[in-house]
Amino acid sequence: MTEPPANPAPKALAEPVVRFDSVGMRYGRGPEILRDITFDLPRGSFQFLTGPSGAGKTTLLRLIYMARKPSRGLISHFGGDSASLSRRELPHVRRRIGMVFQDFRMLSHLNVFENVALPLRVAGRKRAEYAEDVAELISWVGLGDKMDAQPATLSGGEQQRVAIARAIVGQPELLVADEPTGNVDPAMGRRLLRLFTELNKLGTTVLIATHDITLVRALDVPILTLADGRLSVKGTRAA
Ligand SMILES: Nc1ncnc2c1ncn2[C@@H]1O[C@H](COP(=O)(O)OP(=O)(O)OP(=O)(O)O)[C@@H](O)[C@H]1O
Repeated sequence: MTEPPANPAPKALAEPVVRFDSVGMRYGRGPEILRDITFDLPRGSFQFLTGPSGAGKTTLLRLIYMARKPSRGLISHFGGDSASLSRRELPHVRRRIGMVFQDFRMLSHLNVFENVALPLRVAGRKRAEYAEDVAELISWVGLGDKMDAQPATLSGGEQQRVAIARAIVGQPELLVADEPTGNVDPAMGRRLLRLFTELNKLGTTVLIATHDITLVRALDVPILTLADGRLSVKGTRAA
């Protein structure tokens, strides 16, 4: 009889955070945007997603965030088949994912502090517990003097940083970001990348869709590339 491994990996740690199995996606009766996409996001990994404009990067991220359902194939999140999630279960699974949308999705009636703190409030945390950490994070992304500002008064780059802070404030298991440095200057881009790598060191799995080649070259991590509806993986920037 074969001996079991001395330290078997707990199932929850061994299974990928997200798994795509032969996934296809089309909008309505339109052409298939994604074709036979099969890949894993291993727990704790950091990967970039690149590809020409219109290749389907945002579509892929929407599927990961469960904002859309695939036209075919299977997607699992945290080891469970996503198609079988009930309407009640879906928000619970989504709360484990921090999402930075390309269009930011600020809540216009809340100020910067309240937008960033929202995931913690929704999770039932008390303001007194998180106020200091939230303020520190907002300062870290360079918006210390805008805590009370309404989203409509912010520039695109400032809104983007609020969206990033909101996505990471609860240390999600998975961070998915769509062009997170698209509206900021190079120095702020590097600062945000540091934020993502620090979060990754704390255990968050990170996937960043970007056109920013400087960003991609800054780290030696796998690069997923979408083209003609198909996904390919390059080992690292050196590959
Ligand atoms: N809601 C929608 N309904 C119909 N077609 C859509 C919808 N959203 C995206 N598409 C189409 O799907 C294709 C892929 O779009 P997607 O936004 O995923 O690409 P992308 O790689 O993120 O592009 P970009 O780099 O320009 O942001 C495009 O041809 C787009 O027109």
